[in-house]
Amino acid sequence: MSANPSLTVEDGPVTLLRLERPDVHNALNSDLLGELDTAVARTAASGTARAIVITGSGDRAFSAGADLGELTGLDASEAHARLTRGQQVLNRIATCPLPVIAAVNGTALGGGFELVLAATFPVLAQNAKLGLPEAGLGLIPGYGGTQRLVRSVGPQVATHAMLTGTRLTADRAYELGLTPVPPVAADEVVTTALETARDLTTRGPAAIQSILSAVRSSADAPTETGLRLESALAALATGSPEAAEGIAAFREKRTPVFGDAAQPREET
Ligand SMILES: CCCCCCCCCCCCC/C=C/C(=O)SCCNC(=O)CCNC(=O)[C@H](O)C(C)(C)COP(=O)(O)OP(=O)(O)OC[C@H]1O[C@@H](n2cnc3c(N)ncnc32)[C@H](O)[C@@H]1OP(=O)(O)O
Repeated sequence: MSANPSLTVEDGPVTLLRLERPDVHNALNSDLLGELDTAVARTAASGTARAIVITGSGDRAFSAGADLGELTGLDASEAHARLTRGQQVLNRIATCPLPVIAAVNGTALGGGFELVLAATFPVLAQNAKLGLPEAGLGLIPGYGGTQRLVRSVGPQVATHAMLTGTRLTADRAYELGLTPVPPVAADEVVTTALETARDLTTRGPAAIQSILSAVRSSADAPTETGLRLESALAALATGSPEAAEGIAAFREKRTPVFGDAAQPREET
């Protein structure tokens, strides 16, 4: 871990990860992405954490995207290697067996918006602005934005956003279905995200993991394939001790007590 961490981690059943580069609007440099990768991997494998919240430090930006200082002087092969590494970090978030909620405390541009798109879902501060301005820099989104934004809002809106660099307001993002909850006051975004995450920890951990897995597989697989995976996972859940406890608790009119977080299965 570097002497001056770019990421702080507050461990717990809901683990809070905070991007700590406020002087540059939490721009994502190699160190920060590496620390984020390590923290998500460790938390997912902890067996005790049940959800992750990611937010930015400061009250202006969630993240201003890739650190532009790292983009100069790269030859194509070095850029490709780094891009691939950056994509791998966001893919770890996108395939995490735990729910990952982005508490978007302000501007999320470029790789910062791509980080939001890699999360399970975001909670947006009212002042949040989301955009992919790369084309204006002669770049293109390189951390999954061309794929994930299209799947979230459809090709027309996504393409327009990437070609024009439009900054979506939080209300517009909510209209587009980029967030399941209405935007909240900036000073409530982390609290709201933590409360939402804590609610998820009261639900069956294996069931949560199976839902995440089934939904993610639906993004690329034919419906028939997704339905087969769903029925297999649903059958597993139905016969699980978790379901036995959940149904028993319902019948006995008490709060279910689910075991430790499900051990993450290796994503196939
Ligand atoms: C393990 C993986 C390693 C990967 C290594 C990377 C190599 C390959 C990467 C390829 C990545 C492809 C995918 C992603 C691409 C991108 O994300 S490109 C960047 C997109 N983002 C932007 O264009 C936003 C740029 N910033 C702004 O528009 C504005 O700063 C702002 C966010 C709207 C805020 O404006 P304002 O309040 O006026 O503040 P500023 O004065 O502009 O900024 C304050 C200081 O912060 C610095 N800064 C801001 N953004 C960045 C940034 N993205 N990178 C680096 N530094 C940034 C800004 O320069 C100011 O610094 P000082 O002048 O020194 O104060």
